[in-house]
Amino acid sequence: MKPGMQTNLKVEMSLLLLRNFITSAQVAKYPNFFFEILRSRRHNPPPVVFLKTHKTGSSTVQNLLFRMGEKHGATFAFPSYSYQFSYPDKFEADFVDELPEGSSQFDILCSHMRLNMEELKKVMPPNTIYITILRDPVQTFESVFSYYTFSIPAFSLAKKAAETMENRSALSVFLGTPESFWDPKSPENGLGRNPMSFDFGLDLQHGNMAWSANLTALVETFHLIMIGEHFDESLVLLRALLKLELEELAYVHFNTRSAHSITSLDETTKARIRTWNDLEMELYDFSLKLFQKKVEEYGAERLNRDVDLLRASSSRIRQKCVAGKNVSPEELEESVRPWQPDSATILGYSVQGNLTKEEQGFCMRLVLPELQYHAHLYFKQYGRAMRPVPTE
Ligand SMILES: Nc1ncnc2c1ncn2[C@@H]1O[C@H](COP(=O)(O)OS(=O)(=O)O)[C@@H](OP(=O)(O)O)[C@H]1O
Repeated sequence: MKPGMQTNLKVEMSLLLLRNFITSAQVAKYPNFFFEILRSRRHNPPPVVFLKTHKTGSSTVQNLLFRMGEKHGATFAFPSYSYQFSYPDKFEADFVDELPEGSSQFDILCSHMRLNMEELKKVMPPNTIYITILRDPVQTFESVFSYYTFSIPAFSLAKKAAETMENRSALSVFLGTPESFWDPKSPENGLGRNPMSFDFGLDLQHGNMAWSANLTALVETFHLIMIGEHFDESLVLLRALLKLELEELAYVHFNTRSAHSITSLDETTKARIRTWNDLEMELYDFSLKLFQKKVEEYGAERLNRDVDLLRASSSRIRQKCVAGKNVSPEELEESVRPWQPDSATILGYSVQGNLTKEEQGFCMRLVLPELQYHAHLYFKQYGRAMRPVPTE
């Protein structure tokens, strides 16, 4: 689990904050050449909330928003403590750090939270654009299980049980009898079932008759729900919404796992994941239909053309910036090494060596993992390091 989610990670968190403070100084020494050019050409995008759902490709979108915000001198609504808004508690306006001196409003909020739309609206201006991303629930759940095996109690129990059995993965043991590992009252189990719906703040009680109505109303309050399986198409729609330049959509895939951390899924396992995450299927299917409607409105042919342009531009920028493919953490400097859970290996990127200092500023930000970039922007905005979650 990422730091900040659980109190027993607080010591680790303090060390990490210290390290990221150093990272921040490293990043700050590179001027942001491309950003300066673009800044002079462009008007500011509207305020944005990005509901950062877990294991959906959300860090890739967040990195893009971080770069966009930094370029435009946006004011970020950051959590008062750590990288997340008191997750897994439902979002409250009080979780947001103070408005920095000289700012009249918050422009971007994109740190992990459990959604509470009413409270969010207290923090953000009325013309805010609300976006999020969803991914196929089967792939999402497999990724959540792998990343959070040791921090979601229901998954850890299944892992322990699997150690006593031959040739059984923890995932298959869990899915065999999920209810036997599952305590619905434990908030730490929140992401262990219907994780995207949990992030949406939906009431996950089965038999809750208001589920569909709540879901429909909530989904329709978003200006765009991106779809992981149509990532580039989603970015084109995002570009139209936020009036972004093509170059601003360049990205690398964040938080990809090494091959040995991925469990391949047979049809029985996929069916079991769908059954366990049944509410999630409804959320995804409904959102996918809305997405397809937006594609039609945009024009399918026009979208395909723009996706081609985006891919060409993104690939050109990646070639310029990134040294080869994504690699395992031991090959990376600390400043660009992603957070590693105990249960999976998360890959990352190094920046090319033959760049000018200005280009390095741009390229470094393109590959900067969530925790490092979050700490850097926080430091830039407040002139102090991020605070760890207080101990009771
Ligand atoms: N552009 C793009 N398109 C499709 N998929 C992508 C993309 N970027 C990241 N990913 C995959 O998303 C998974 C990581 O999701 P998150 O960044 O949301 O994780 S986290 O909750 O912030 O830890 C992780 O999936 P898994 O490898 O299955 O775990 C990434 O590989």
